[in-house]
Amino acid sequence: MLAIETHELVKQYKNGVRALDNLNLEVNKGEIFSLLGPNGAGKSSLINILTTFYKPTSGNVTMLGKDICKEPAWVRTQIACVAQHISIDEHLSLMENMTFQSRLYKVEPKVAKIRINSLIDIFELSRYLKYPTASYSGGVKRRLDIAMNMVSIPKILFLDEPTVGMDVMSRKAMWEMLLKIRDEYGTTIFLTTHYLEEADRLSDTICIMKNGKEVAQGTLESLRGYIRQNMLCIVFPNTREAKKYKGILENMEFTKFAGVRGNSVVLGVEDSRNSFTIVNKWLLEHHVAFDAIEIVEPSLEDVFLALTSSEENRGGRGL
Ligand SMILES: Nc1ncnc2c1ncn2[C@@H]1O[C@H](COP(=O)(O)OP(=O)(O)OP(=O)(O)O)[C@@H](O)[C@H]1O
Repeated sequence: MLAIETHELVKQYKNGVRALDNLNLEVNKGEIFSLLGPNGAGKSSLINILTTFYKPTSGNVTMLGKDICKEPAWVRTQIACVAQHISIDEHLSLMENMTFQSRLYKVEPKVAKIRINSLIDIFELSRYLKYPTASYSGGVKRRLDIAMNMVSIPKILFLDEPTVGMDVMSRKAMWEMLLKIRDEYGTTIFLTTHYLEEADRLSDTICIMKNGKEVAQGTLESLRGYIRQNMLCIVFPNTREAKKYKGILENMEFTKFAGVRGNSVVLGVEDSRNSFTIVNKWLLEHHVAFDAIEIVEPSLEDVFLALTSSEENRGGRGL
């Protein structure tokens, strides 16, 4: 059974903005589903509908087999949502926060105790038990927030940018914790992120949105198929040089899209072998210092760029 299914979902605000425009998506039970999209794509509008804060203008949403507009109260008993704004009570200790949450959801005290200990373990929180919650770093507060929301063992956990503002180590630790939540509790995790590496590392399914529509949905492997050819990667001595030559390479006849990644310029091209020869010749003729040129497999970032950077590419057309 699907965890979430939307059919021709529309959200039009009173000011006329159509934030969701006939959106169709399917989230499988027990998977990590990542929603990607540029600012204004409609991600928050969608989460607000799925968590029953907003009503859709038209279309259907089925969650765990039920229509969320007909049974919003039931839906709320099956889900938990961790917003970007941290919701722990800093006047309470870690244990008090967890226990309070378990009482709110009427979890039987003996069951709650076992769950809380297991969550403290998964989220590696035991070493913080003796410190006041107000003294925790942002990353630890976020971990506690998610652990608290797991006390009711929701069937679906919504996470709005779960690692925003975290350092690299904390972000990687959070990824491990979310994978454990999926594997040990079978929880469906629906998250939004702007970090493509996060979606790449965590997701069973990725959906890329633009202008309120899904432009691609599937596994990372299947999304790579949206760019039906390999790409060119030209490595320069530094980022400044890469940025300088991106503009020129971007305007070459065969280039469909271009991006700078570190010291490199990555080009989506019509025919990677032919373009390789032309770009290599051009760089040599113009005495451009570059370290390497190679044909590479598209990454999630390349797919994202290709699908969201230009109007013509909407809906995968023109790729
Ligand atoms: N309450 C609202 N009233 C009117 N327009 C809104 C409202 N909320 C969002 N919008 C508009 O709807 C569109 C989609 O916004 P939304 O916040 O859903 O996108 P998003 O993908 O979450 O963006 P971001 O990544 O910046 O958070 C935007 O044009 C936004 O200005």
